[in-house]
Amino acid sequence: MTRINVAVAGASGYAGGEVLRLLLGHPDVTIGALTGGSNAGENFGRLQPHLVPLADRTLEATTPEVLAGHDVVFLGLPHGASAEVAAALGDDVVVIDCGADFRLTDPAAWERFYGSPHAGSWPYGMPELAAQRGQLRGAKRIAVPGCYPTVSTLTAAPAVAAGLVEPNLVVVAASGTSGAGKAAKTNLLGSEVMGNASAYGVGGVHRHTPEIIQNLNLLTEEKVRVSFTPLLVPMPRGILATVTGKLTGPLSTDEAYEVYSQAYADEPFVTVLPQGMWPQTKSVLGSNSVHLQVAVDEEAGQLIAVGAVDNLAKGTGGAAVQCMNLALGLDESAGLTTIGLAP
Ligand SMILES: NC(=O)C1=CN([C@@H]2O[C@H](COP(=O)(O)OP(=O)(O)OC[C@H]3O[C@@H](n4cnc5c(N)ncnc54)[C@H](OP(=O)(O)O)[C@@H]3O)[C@@H](O)[C@H]2O)C=CC1
Ligand SMILES: CC(=O)N[C@@H](CCC(=O)OP(=O)(O)O)C(=O)O
Repeated sequence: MTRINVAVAGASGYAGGEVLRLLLGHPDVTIGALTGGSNAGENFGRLQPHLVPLADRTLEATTPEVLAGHDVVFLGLPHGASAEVAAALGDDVVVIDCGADFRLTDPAAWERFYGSPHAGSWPYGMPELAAQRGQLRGAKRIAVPGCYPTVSTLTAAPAVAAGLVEPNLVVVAASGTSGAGKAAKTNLLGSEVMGNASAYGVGGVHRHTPEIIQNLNLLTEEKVRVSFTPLLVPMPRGILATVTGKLTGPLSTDEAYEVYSQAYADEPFVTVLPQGMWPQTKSVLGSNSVHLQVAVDEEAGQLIAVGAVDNLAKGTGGAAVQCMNLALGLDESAGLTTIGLAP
């Protein structure tokens, strides 16, 4: 088969680096241009030392000319930068955006949470959600989900779709620091993060809230409400999310478990763990998997589901590669693993 020539914009960042780590193990891909912003002109090996086969490359500027001539272009750029770059790429090129620019379908929700004009929406890169897989096959433009929306949506989806809970959910999710990107920020200094856990974006203001709601609204006729609270915890990668919802009727843990197991029985990257085992981030690090478990708290009348994901893998780079595979008609799992890195 002809090899697929791929460029990565934002190659010096965390998302771009993870896309490249996975593409280096992909059987059908040749890696073309690597572009960035402030580090353009730097030796790539110094920017991403773990990507040894690319050590002799140079990071180039992100321009239409440099990105031209590739079959697939991944964008790992800050919010707001993708639209302009994508507009300069031909309709025949597959563009896979790891940023948020094209995720939301509602312009009002975009403007409220991102404070800029809405660029539009593209097919949403979560094959496991509703009819998304069909829309991703052959797609030329794909918006990869955010990391919190990935784990929150997949953790909540079976309960919402089956009407096990009222459509009024509480999501609390703890993320590692790579979720915030590689650019220097004071609150991400080692001395601020080590030995510390903190909440941020509390009170319905985090920009992933409308994305989670948009996803879950695909699964029920009722209007979904989500109260989302993110936490920053001292680990480089991973998110652990808990989703809590009020039961709509009598339900046992066994019955809830059966609903979750059935919902994901055919999904290669979603594992409902054996009953009694609870997700932990270290089991999914480096893998494209989401691990899930569910329980019913009968006294409190609540269903609690817990999910773990690697924010850089299934939460971004892995999902992006999975989407590329679908768009190009390749094996959906090519270049991806379900085996985590532990301890
Ligand atoms: N980190 C994560 O867990 C996740 C990230 N994402 C999304 O992926 C995207 C990238 O995030 P992340 O990798 O974490 O961020 P980083 O800060 O780690 O990387 C940003 C990248 O974009 C480049 N860049 C910055 N500004 C410009 C510009 N004006 N023009 C061209 N290139 C530019 C940087 O280049 P240089 O080094 O040269 O400055 C760098 O390569 C974001 O949209 C983010 O929301 C999505 C899900 C999860
Ligand atoms: C820990 C941390 O700061 N996380 C980021 C989420 C990053 C991400 O996945 O989402 P986007 O692709 O939408 O940027 C945050 O809370 O903004």
